[in-house]
Amino acid sequence: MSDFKIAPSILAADFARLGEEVSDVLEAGADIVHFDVMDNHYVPNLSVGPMVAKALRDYGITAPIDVHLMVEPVDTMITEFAKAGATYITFHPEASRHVDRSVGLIRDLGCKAGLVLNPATPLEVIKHVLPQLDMVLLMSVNPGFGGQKFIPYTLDKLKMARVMIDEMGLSTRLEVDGGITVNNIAEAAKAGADTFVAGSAIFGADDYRTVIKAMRDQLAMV
Ligand SMILES: O=C(CO)[C@@H](O)[C@H](O)COP(=O)(O)O
Ligand SMILES: [Fe+2]
Repeated sequence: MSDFKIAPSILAADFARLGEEVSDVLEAGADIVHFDVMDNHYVPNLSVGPMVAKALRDYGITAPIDVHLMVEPVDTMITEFAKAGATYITFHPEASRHVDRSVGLIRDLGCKAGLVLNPATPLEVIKHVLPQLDMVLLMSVNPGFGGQKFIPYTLDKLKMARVMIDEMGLSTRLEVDGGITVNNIAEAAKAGADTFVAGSAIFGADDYRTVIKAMRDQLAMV
């Protein structure tokens, strides 16, 4: 049986009560906290920085924090998020002049490293560095906003990424991010994803436990 992980995106949480929201969603069965960082430069939106990740750690959140950097350049933020308690740090290859060096920096700081590919970015970009990655994150929407519609052609890309990871004999996690709901999570899993980011589908639901259970029920049928 696959080791599926559900990662609610804090972007859709109530920021006025973030500690409580994150704690509630973990208690409701989530595995990983997906922490979206936007700089109004790499993407046309602005969110939160390392001090908010640190505040979650200080609040008592011990679950893995999966920092999705949508910032350019990346290296300063990698250092700051590692200090703030990040578990995974992922970044977009377009946002670093020296991708291998930035990946190495994440690992040297004791975090797990990942690369994020936008829908139109070819998989070829990660090929050589794949053995150094703990996670590959495929965007199924264009980055910058929560609540967008899943782009169907990214399913084929997930399938290709799964083949690439398996053929190299790696245990790299394959995460999908954007527009994931109870209705399409199984399709993404069948295509090869094992880690599922969901923002609006989880935080927008009346009951977090019910929606996470519904997602797990879908995954159990894959
Ligand atoms: O990185 C991003 C958007 O840039 C995502 O993590 C979204 O925040 C996911 O939100 P939903 O599409 O699930 O609402
Ligand atoms: Fe994200």
